[in-house]
Amino acid sequence: MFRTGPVTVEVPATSANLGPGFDAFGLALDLTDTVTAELVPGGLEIEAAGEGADAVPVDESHLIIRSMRSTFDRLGGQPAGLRLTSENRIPHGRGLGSSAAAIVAGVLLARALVRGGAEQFDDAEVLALASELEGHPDNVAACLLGGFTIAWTTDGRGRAVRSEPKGVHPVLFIATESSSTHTARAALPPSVPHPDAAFNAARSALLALALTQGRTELLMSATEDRLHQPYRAAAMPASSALVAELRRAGIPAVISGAGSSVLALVGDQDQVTPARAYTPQGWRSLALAIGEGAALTAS
Ligand SMILES: Nc1ncnc2c1ncn2[C@@H]1O[C@H](COP(=O)(O)OP(=O)(O)O)[C@@H](O)[C@H]1O
Ligand SMILES: N[C@@H](CCOP(=O)(O)O)C(=O)O
Repeated sequence: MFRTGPVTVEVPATSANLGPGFDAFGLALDLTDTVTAELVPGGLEIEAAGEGADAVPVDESHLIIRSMRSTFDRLGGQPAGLRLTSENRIPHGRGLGSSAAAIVAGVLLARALVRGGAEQFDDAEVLALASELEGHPDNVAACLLGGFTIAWTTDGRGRAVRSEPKGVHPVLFIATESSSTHTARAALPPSVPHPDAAFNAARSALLALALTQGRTELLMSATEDRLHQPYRAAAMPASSALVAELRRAGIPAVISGAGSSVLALVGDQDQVTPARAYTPQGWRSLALAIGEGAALTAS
């Protein structure tokens, strides 16, 4: 049933929400983790290097391993032994989709280690399982498909479409303090006022149009949000202050994912360097290209 491997996958960082598109919008970024898995006669070996390597567990609770286990279960059984190596470049707990990248890596690697895995478990199944493991589909959609994605859930299954953003140059401001997505989700109220829902419905539709048609002059209005950022602001004051400062300067900026990093969608390449001048002390900024979706690079 199994292939020994090794198999390797590149999985991109993602920025979710993009302001108004809470749990729906995602943007893949050209910053990737590289993860390799192979079957061994017995046991579990994990070797991690780079971002978060000292903090991740090296047992069955490791997120990539948990995602591989879930996938093997769907495909008919567990292998005798596993060896995993990862080169992590995506910072953890910074709103850059590191957990989504880990989950997508695990699902794709496990599928590739099963003979006929891709026939039994197609890409729609990968997205549905990865969304279930992550708890929301936006990051995993962008991680799998690349580009700008709109994700939704039907009958409990995550689904998504990809489109090509035009004329935007993402600049990431990576916070020094981490923020757990789980905690940031707990800060959200169970219901929101109807006018706020209407406010976001208009902005999210506008943002999809602005990104796909290259209407960068709409980005300031299109990135406004009342559904998640206001409720999370108190827990990440430095990030909220940076968003406000960038927006005062006319740069469309939002909290990346559940924070704590900030994403600016710069509409003019010449404005990338001036935007990076706003990087707070101790933070770092990266000007990144739009990313491609997860790809098996060796098998
Ligand atoms: N490459 C990885 N290997 C193992 N675990 C990972 C990896 N990337 C992320 N994780 C797990 O996901 C957690 C971060 O998830 P989360 O709080 O959702 O933040 P993020 O915004 O980075 O996705 C890390 O603390 C770690 O437990
Ligand atoms: N829609 C989610 C996105 C979380 O992204 P992450 O990169 O912080 O994991 C949310 O806002 O909770």
